[in-house]
Amino acid sequence: MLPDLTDLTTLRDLMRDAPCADAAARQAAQERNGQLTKPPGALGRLEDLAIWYAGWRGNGRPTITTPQVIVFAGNHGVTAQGVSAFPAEVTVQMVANFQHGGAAINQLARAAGARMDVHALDLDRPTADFTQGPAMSEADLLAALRVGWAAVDADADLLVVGEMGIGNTTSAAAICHALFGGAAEDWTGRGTGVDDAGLQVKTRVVAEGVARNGGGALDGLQILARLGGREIAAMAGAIAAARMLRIPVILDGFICGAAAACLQQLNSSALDHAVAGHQSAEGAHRDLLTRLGKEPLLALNLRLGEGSGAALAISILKGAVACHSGMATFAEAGVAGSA
Ligand SMILES: Cc1cc2ncn([C@H]3O[C@H](COP(=O)(O)O)[C@@H](O)[C@H]3O)c2cc1C
Ligand SMILES: O=C(O)c1cccnc1
Repeated sequence: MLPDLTDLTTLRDLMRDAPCADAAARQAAQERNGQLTKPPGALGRLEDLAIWYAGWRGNGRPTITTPQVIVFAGNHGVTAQGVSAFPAEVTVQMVANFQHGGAAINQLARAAGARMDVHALDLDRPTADFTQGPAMSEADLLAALRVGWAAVDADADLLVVGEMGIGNTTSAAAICHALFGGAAEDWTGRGTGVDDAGLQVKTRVVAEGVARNGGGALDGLQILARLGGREIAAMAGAIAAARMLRIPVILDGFICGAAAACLQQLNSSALDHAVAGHQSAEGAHRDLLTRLGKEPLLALNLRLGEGSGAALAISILKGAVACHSGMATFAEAGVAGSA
């Protein structure tokens, strides 16, 4: 059962003491892996993935039957600074598209055999422009975290979180800059495709936002409130809830990674139940993945968000677990082992 997320301190405490993978199930999976009808290590990373998944599910021979994709949407006041190639109305319009089944993520979730839910967070109440002050109050942050927290189906056996929010690559860049330092340009990319002049504006906005809000020793949740957005906070809430429920998570692109990084700041092992689905074409995603200690499963030059790259990676994880749990052992198949 998921405890109630009554305040931010509760989340900090829960993440500090987050449940771990089941060592016995992991061990059982490791042993089974060694007996399967293949040369040792021949399934490469699929073997590690299956063992990792088995540990988190507490089952040495698991299946994946009920993956869940959740798309969160939010609007960003910082769009007033001209940081996106698209107008802010696209956020609400794309939510309607998700609801009608017309977006890329609808197709990719269906292709992966996943259920998909959409949560629009206060779209008529954009966050504040973070060059002027904090994007959200702590109360707003908590409300958004709680939406993500409650959105996870306790019966899901795999979770993908995605987002829609025009302007949110600016917010994600500012979060990364605040968390990891470096220069604003290290973290700022073209998002939906801003031109060179747009990229300059965006980089200045990221620098200003962090200068205004990022000072002092802030923790991941304070940074998330000041520079994030409701959909980014909801993603963090869902990733945290999945940890409590021991539901493995596939991370999506740059924005999802920024949400996850805020949890990792609270506890360096907070993302042990997550793998990186892909490496986005947003330039800073590579560095972010390095900071998260995650090697992406795919690199297809996607720069969409919505959970698209992670949804594609569901099939990889399904393949890993299907081999692990469905293959015969050498003894069962009467196949001779190595000489
Ligand atoms: C039609 C359309 C569909 C999208 N689906 C995801 N995004 C992606 O683009 C946005 C981030 O880029 P930026 O920071 O440059 O605004 C987010 O909404 C993200 O999910 C989309 C963007 C558009 C235009
Ligand atoms: O990496 C992402 O998720 C991404 C990149 C560009 C635009 N939207 C999302």
